[in-house]
Amino acid sequence: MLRVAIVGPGLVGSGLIEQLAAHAQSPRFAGLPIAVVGLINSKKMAVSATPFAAGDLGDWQTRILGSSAADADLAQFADRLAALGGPAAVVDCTSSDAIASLYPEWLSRGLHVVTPNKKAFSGDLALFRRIQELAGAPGGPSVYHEATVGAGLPVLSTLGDLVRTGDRIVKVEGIFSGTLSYLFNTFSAPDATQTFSKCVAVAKASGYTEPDPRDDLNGMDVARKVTILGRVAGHALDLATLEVENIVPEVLRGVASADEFMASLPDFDAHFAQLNREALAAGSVLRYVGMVDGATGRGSVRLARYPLDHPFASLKGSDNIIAFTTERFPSPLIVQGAGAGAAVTAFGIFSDLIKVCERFGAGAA
Ligand SMILES: NC(=O)C1=CN([C@@H]2O[C@H](COP(=O)(O)OP(=O)(O)OC[C@H]3O[C@@H](n4cnc5c(N)ncnc54)[C@H](OP(=O)(O)O)[C@@H]3O)[C@@H](O)[C@H]2O)C=CC1
Ligand SMILES: N[C@@H](CC=O)C(=O)O
Repeated sequence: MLRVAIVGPGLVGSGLIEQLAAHAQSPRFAGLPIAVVGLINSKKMAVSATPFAAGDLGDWQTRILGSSAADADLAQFADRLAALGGPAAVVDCTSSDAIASLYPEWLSRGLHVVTPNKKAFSGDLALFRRIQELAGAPGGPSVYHEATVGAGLPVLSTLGDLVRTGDRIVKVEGIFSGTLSYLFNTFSAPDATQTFSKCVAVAKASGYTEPDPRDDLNGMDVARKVTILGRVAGHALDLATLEVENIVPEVLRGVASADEFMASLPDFDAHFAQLNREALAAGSVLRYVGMVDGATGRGSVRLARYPLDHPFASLKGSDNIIAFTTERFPSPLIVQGAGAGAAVTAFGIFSDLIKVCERFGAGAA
């Protein structure tokens, strides 16, 4: 039995709880050796020696993290989880740097880590290397973070398999942001009618954006994904030295809150409409792309124009498209599909948890 403790039951974390609870109740999947035993948000926490019942998970806000739950304390949370004994995984569903910096400690205590949080894998290189070292020890705990790139799409597992089997990566290029994909697929099309700010509002309401949509529009979310891809391909990419095109209007970069930013964005609709008109006049559309050069290990993140017959131009909704050009795949291996949203991201995390179970043979309770 793999005991699972979820840090950050927000949009994605709640989606995961829902999927795990539905799974536990389904006779089709009887015997899945995964049980949720811990939950913590920024205010409250609970760790239980026996798995939370599916009914309690369905109303975790009141039944598990209600007013009688203990105050949140991450150190105690990890202590209590480790004290339960047996295989256990912490699932970090926050976007916190501070929580990402705790992974080495958790791994050192034998706790597996599964996460959609990009910070540990795209930030400080020393932290990334320490995590790989701890997770690489034979028989030791593992780290899975498939959902950090492409949400539930098999992007990192595909790249990892290509690298491990000795293929030579020439280039990984694509549209890696569900938010920016949705924005430009909707806003930059010959028959489009939506304003740019309206598209951003819909992307936010649909759960595609980061908690602050500026983290998508400033290119940093894509830059983090490019850094992760580069590192998984074996290069020491550094987020700080990546070329990143920030499309947040300069005067809105410093405004205090995401709400204030959203309220002011319509003032810049004319600017984005002009960029779009220029692209369309040249027979192309705007797309926000990331790229890792497999030979040099350099990456780039930019707003580019693509002709209407290019595969990137015909993308729909929040789909991501990732093209791996390698020695074996000179005509690229392409992964495409929904790249953001609670359900697909939770699926990516859930399938990583199943990999942990398979790898460590976590049998029935
Ligand atoms: N949305 C998507 O499509 C995708 C998201 N991701 C990643 O998934 C992660 C989660 O995103 P999302 O669900 O949208 O984020 P949310 O903002 O909805 O949820 C974040 C959660 O983290 C909790 N939290 C924040 N700080 C702490 C802390 N110090 N201790 C404990 N809990 C804390 C929050 O608690 P509280 O509610 O109490 O503040 C909240 O429950 C992010 O890293 C994101 O980049 C990855 C792929 C796709
Ligand atoms: N905000 C991100 C969420 C997933 O990583 C995106 O839009 O792709």
